[in-house]
Amino acid sequence: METAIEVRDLVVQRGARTVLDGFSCAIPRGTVTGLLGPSGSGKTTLMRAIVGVQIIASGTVTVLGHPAGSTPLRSRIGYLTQAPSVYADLTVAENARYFASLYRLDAAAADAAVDAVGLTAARGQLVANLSGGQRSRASLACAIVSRPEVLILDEPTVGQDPVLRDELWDHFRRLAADGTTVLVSSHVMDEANRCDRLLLIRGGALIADDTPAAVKRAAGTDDLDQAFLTLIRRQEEVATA
Ligand SMILES: Nc1ncnc2c1ncn2[C@@H]1O[C@H](COP(=O)(O)OP(=O)(O)OP(=O)(O)O)[C@@H](O)[C@H]1O
Repeated sequence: METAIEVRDLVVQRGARTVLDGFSCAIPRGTVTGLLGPSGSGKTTLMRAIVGVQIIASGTVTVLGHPAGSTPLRSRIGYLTQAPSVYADLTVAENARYFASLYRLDAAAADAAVDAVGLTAARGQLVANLSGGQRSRASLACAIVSRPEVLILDEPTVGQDPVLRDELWDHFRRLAADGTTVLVSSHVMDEANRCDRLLLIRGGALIADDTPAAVKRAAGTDDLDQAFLTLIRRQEEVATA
């Protein structure tokens, strides 16, 4: 399978901390890859490096054959941050249309993105008046409006109810089926089960890089929550041995 994102020996320092210390992974094109790990383990930092907005100390990050952050990637990569990145004084539709216009796309493309994130009924509402979950979906609409080939989503389903979460995941799966490479961070294990592959990261190191089934098999359990705990404890034992 073709590689969309390749990270080699990545070292990132933030403040006095080495957050990623020689991190490597390869993410296949047209898949949904879940990025999982405890809070503070380096997930957002890795995503920022892939998008090209993180200063790196050493190593390489290559996206669709180009160095991360380079000009040819600008319209080919979408990024949803944890903080909503929409204009509060514009409506949902106006935000989506503004982002569409940056890519010379028309209103129909913007409206399709709004529909895809389940905000059709709220399209005329000011973002300032939306709930937290709706605001996050408005940001997601803006991230997907240009139909990027690589989509980096930092906890896109936080604050969403189970029905909406399910619909968003259906949408991610459809995007991947159409060839989009989706990297999504999450703390929710039933979401992890819907990924093609999982990257488990802890303390800036890669603990597992495999399919959900193989991760469970390696840990000797059918439960992904339990599998991650087992793999994390194994890593702790190795580290303290
Ligand atoms: N701007 C910053 N300056 C200094 N250190 C930072 C900065 N941002 C993050 N860090 C540190 O980098 C480490 C990794 O943070 P990161 O945000 O990548 O973790 P994460 O796995 O995404 O966490 P979460 O699941 O809570 O979002 C943490 O120890 C954090 O304190």
